[in-house]
Amino acid sequence: MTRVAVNGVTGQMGHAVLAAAGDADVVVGFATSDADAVDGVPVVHPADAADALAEYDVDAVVDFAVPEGALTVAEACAEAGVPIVVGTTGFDEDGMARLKDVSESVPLLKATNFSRGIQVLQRLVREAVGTLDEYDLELVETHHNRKVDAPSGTANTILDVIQSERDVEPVYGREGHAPRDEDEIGVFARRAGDVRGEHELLLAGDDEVLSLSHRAEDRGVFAAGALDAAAWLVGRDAGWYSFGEVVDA
Ligand SMILES: NC(=O)C1=CN([C@@H]2O[C@H](COP(=O)(O)OP(=O)(O)OC[C@H]3O[C@@H](n4cnc5c(N)ncnc54)[C@H](OP(=O)(O)O)[C@@H]3O)[C@@H](O)[C@H]2O)C=CC1
Ligand SMILES: O=C(O)C1=N[C@H](C(=O)O)C[C@H](O)C1
Repeated sequence: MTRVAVNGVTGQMGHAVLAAAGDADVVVGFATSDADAVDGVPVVHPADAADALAEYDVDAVVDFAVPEGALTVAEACAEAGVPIVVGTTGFDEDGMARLKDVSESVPLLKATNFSRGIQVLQRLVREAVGTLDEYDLELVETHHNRKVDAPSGTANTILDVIQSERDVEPVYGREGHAPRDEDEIGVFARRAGDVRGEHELLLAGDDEVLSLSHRAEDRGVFAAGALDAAAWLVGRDAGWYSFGEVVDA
């Protein structure tokens, strides 16, 4: 059994991780609000995370929070020598550099999407964009109306994959007189209802259209992937790991 701490335990993903974990797997949670416990799991302020990681004998942290909170807890993991799985999205350059520093001290696995389907989608995207190298590309993502970062972390990761194959310039939404440039990729973020997460890449030639898409139907898919990643990460050397390594294991 992996003794897990959940950062962002009071949030949507925090609840999904609690639901996906076995009864005794989650031993403590972190959040800034006043909650003493969530589903019987004690809640500690992120500022006290390093002490709590030792007190609750935590094997690995699973994080789904906000960038500043993720960084506080990741740095506590570095101090306490505990591996961390980072699911939070929306880090800026400085935040990414701080995560890299953490990975010098402890194993850190970061993914913008813990569904196995998205891992496969990324591989298909690389193949399709490399092969259909003249086709126009357009990327669309849809998420629930509470999501704060845009485009989604997953859309940014898909964009990174595309840009490793082709020199395209993202155009975020279009308005007014906006003729399409040959080397651009339109990127669109929709926010509505409780959509768990949809991503679609359109590749269009003059006479055909290929659409590669993925839809998450329940947050449990992300929670299960992150818990698998946590179990996989325990006992590894310090360093930066990816979810693809877990999927391929
Ligand atoms: N990689 C993946 O597969 C997935 C990633 N995500 C990402 O996970 C993140 C969380 O998503 P979601 O659960 O929907 O968001 P919510 O807004 O529902 O939850 C955010 C959580 O973060 C907590 N929080 C706020 N400030 C801090 C802080 N300083 N330190 C620690 N915790 C803090 C909040 O609790 P409180 O206010 O009590 O502190 C809350 O529990 C987002 O970045 C989202 O994009 C989501 C789904 C899948
Ligand atoms: O906030 C969400 O909900 C999600 N966020 C991740 C992202 O930004 O890509 C992953 C998933 O799509 C759900």
